[in-house]
Amino acid sequence: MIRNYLKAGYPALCLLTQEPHRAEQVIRCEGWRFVAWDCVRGIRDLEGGVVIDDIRDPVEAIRWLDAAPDAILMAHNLHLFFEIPEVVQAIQNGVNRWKSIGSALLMISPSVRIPQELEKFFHLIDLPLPDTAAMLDIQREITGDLDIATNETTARLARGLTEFEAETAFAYALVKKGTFAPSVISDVKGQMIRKSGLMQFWEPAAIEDVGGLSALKDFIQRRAVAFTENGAAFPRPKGILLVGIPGTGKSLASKATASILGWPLIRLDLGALKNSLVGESERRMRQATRVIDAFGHAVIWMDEVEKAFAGTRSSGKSDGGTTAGMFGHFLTWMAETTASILVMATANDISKLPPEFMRAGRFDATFFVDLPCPDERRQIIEIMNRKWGSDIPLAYTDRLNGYTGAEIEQLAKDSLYDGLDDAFRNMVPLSRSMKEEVNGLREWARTRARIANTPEDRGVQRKIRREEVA
Ligand SMILES: Nc1ncnc2c1ncn2[C@@H]1O[C@H](COP(=O)(O)OP(=O)(O)OP(=O)(O)O)[C@@H](O)[C@H]1O
Repeated sequence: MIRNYLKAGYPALCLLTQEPHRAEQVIRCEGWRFVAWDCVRGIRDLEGGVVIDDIRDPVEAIRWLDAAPDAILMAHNLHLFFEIPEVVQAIQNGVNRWKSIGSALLMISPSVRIPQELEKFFHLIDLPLPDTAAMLDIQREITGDLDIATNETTARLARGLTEFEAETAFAYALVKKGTFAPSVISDVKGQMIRKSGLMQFWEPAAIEDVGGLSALKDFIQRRAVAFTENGAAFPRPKGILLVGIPGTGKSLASKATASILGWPLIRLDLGALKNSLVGESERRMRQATRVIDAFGHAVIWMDEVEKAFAGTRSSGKSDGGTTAGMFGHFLTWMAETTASILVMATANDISKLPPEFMRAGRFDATFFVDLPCPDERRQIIEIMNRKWGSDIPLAYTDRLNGYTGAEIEQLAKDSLYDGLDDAFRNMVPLSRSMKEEVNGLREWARTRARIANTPEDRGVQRKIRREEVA
């Protein structure tokens, strides 16, 4: 992968990775001399690992490259020296020279922290995590001469782990089970995802627990073909944006999408990302997308995206680059990833979403999740009675016009304490308490979004709602 960049003559590259040792092993390619520098060992030849120049000073190391044709200097942790003006200057002075002699500076860094003065010279590349074949190699290395078979299922399952994490997980599986048991790897992966602080495995919702929303369900079911063996001719769906008032089942539908596709569900916690420092949030977002890529397939669920992405410049509330960086990376990744992913993003307030997010082609569809129609309310009542053991009669379908799924659920719960009549009397639905907002959102959706709800009775439903909400 690095070869194309070197052939194209990029003189300064930044390889983002948490695995500097693996980077040294996998990044080499024919046609260049690869050397590595760090501030403790100086400059080493990667063939044989001998120190060829005892240069510890970063400025001297950078200048070493000026006189080294066809050399790639892999500089470890150079970003830690960017506070020194001479380091920045040496790179600025060197880039044209390196380009002319076919050399390049290849920074190995866990984070994107390039000073403004150098931004335009550096090109960022992610070091992909080990693939299935590499995972099998790791298994072979661990077993050595022992008579233990490698396990391809486990190797595939381990994708998303770094080499170090995979080694540890495989060794742990051997100690615990005597084989490369897939269950151990699943546990380790779950922990790893949680440890990242950004993502969590989430239990997919059963499709039977989602009342109505059949237009959305159909849409997803029809697109699922693109992810099958016969799906090569179809453009791969990338994501669906669900907009609507709170409690209408946007999150629930996102969770059920994982059941429809039979994929793991990963929740990406954008709030946790936002609190990071400038540069740090982009690094963590890159790390998250790299792990997702390595999973191969997953539904990525992101709640209330408008809150998370409301700091980009175009939203008028810039936070100095924190959000813009992670947002930009996320959108690029979404467009370019070759993994089978479907992003399910939910939003209550679309006016806060940056326009880049909404532009055509970004999401395969924007769905408006409206208040449930009579048929949907009937289904939701049945679901809630089953779930909570309540006894809301189906005759309540009409009385619950204007109530969201979440409100019908609350009614089911309250009725167990207060009796159905009292519980109903005490409940004020959002469509009444926030009438203007609900109407505004509907107005917005009329021309800009598809309707996620079950189409049955829509004419009637619209009429009733206008009367009630107007
Ligand atoms: N269509 C539905 N079918 C079944 N249950 C529903 C439906 N809509 C809402 N619910 C119930 O209400 C709960 C809350 O809904 P959910 O969190 O999915 O709404 P939301 O639209 O994502 O709300 P928010 O915008 O506040 O995140 C669900 O967990 C579910 O129990």
